Amino acid sequence: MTAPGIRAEAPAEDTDDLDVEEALALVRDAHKETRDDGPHDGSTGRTSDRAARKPGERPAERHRATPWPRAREIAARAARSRARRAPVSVPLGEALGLALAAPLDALTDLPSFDTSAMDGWAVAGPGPWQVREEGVLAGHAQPEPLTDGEAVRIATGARIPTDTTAVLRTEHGRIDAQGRLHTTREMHHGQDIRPRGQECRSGDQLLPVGTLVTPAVLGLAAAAGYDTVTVVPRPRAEVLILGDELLTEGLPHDGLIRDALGPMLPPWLRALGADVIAVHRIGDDARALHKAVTRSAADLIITTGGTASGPVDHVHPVLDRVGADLLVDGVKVRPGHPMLLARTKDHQHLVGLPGNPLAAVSGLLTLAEPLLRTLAAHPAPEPYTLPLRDAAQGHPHDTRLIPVVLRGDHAVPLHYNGPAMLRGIAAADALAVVPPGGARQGEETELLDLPWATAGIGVCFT
Ligand SMILES: Nc1nc2c(c(=O)[nH]1)N[C@H]1C(S)=C(S)[C@@H](COP(=O)(O)OP(=O)(O)OC[C@H]3O[C@@H](n4cnc5c(N)ncnc54)[C@H](O)[C@@H]3O)O[C@H]1N2
Ligand code: MOO
Repeated sequence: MTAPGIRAEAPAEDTDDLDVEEALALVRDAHKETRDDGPHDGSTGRTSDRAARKPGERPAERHRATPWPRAREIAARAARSRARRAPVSVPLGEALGLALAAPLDALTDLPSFDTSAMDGWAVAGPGPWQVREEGVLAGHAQPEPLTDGEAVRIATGARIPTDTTAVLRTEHGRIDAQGRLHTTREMHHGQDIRPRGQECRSGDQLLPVGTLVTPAVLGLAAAAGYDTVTVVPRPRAEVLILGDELLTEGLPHDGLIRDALGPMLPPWLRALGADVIAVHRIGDDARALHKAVTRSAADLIITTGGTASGPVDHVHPVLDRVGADLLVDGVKVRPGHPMLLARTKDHQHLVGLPGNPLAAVSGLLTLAEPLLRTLAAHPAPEPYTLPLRDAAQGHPHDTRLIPVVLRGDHAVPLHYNGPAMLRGIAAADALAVVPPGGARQGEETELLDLPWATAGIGVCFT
């Protein structure tokens, strides 16, 4: 089963080993297209053009940048197959938000015995009935069989005595002066009896592989006899915060600023399905960054800052040094165009988020979200559009992501959407995907929902 509004994607058992290679092929194809089609199409600065450069030299931005939709595809595909961890069996209490890696087959009939659907009397044959002294409650042993003309008080969920023909609801029965039970309504055979196996028989498939474990799935699994379920484990993410200028408390002073990404990224990554195993502050120290990257056991390393071409932008040189494959090196999106995606090891990827905070959000949703979604075997959200209430200025060649609030059936673009600003996104419900050239007032525009707008704050961030 797939929740409404989402599209089923790669099932958890998908072990097609070609997927990562496919991603690399895509990148190579994109590179070819760039040469053929001029500067506005996708490409990355992978080893082939790395060889043609002098050490430390970087290819021109326009030639490297991947179009935004393609960058998301590459990120989603890069995480398939070999990058995904083996399924694990976890207690029900730890399974919320994970994808089933094995089908949920009923371990029992449901209901597991014939049961009363109402409080009232179990009756046998036509009335009036003699009522037995002792009633039947839920959880009790099998009651004595009834004989024709006999009734017994019964509670909802209690076992039905053998030879019961119907259950008469309390509000539809009347006891006469002689203590006999009469019905005040017409009755039919089998009414208000839930027969054993009405919902499922033992062995029936209740939910397929890939189903997201929701609170309702936990309830069903428990009802069907499960103590543990087999799931795709949460991908492990490690966050490396770069920058000597960052303070972790107090007011900005003397050119130092507060680190906005340290508090923002871990809960956001959790909302995207990751287990955040560590947050390290690296400063602007290339050696420390190299050490942190080579030592990391995470499935996904997220770095912040240091992606551009400043004197202390160490991400590219460190990736070069560890022999990483750059799958995406710059994206044609504003803000956030210096974002990157690399495969650092067979089972490990690195997403380099630009340091400007809204640019980092853009990188998170463009590269980290599809990657984590695929690692966790979660379905892709169904794309949807709404008309924009106001025109949105676009970039001449790149996609723009603009914070919006959803009002009625319109998306309203917010101000304070500059790359270094969080004031817009902090008030937003979604990001509007504004195509190159901009969007007119009333134009249907793709939206990316923000996790707090769709799932509620308590559910998804902890
Ligand atoms: N010559 C060029 N310069 C820049 C380019 C470019 O293409 N050529 N791109 C600009 C864009 S766009 C962005 S975005 C940034 C990306 O820069 P980096 O990823 O190298 O990030 P930093 O230089 O380290 O920081 C940029 C900016 O963000 C602030 N910052 C960094 N980390 C945090 C944090 N954790 N919390 C709050 N603010 C943070 C940092 O102080 C800088 O102000 O490069 C442009 N330059
Ligand atoms: O693209 Mo930068 O990402 O404008 O801040």
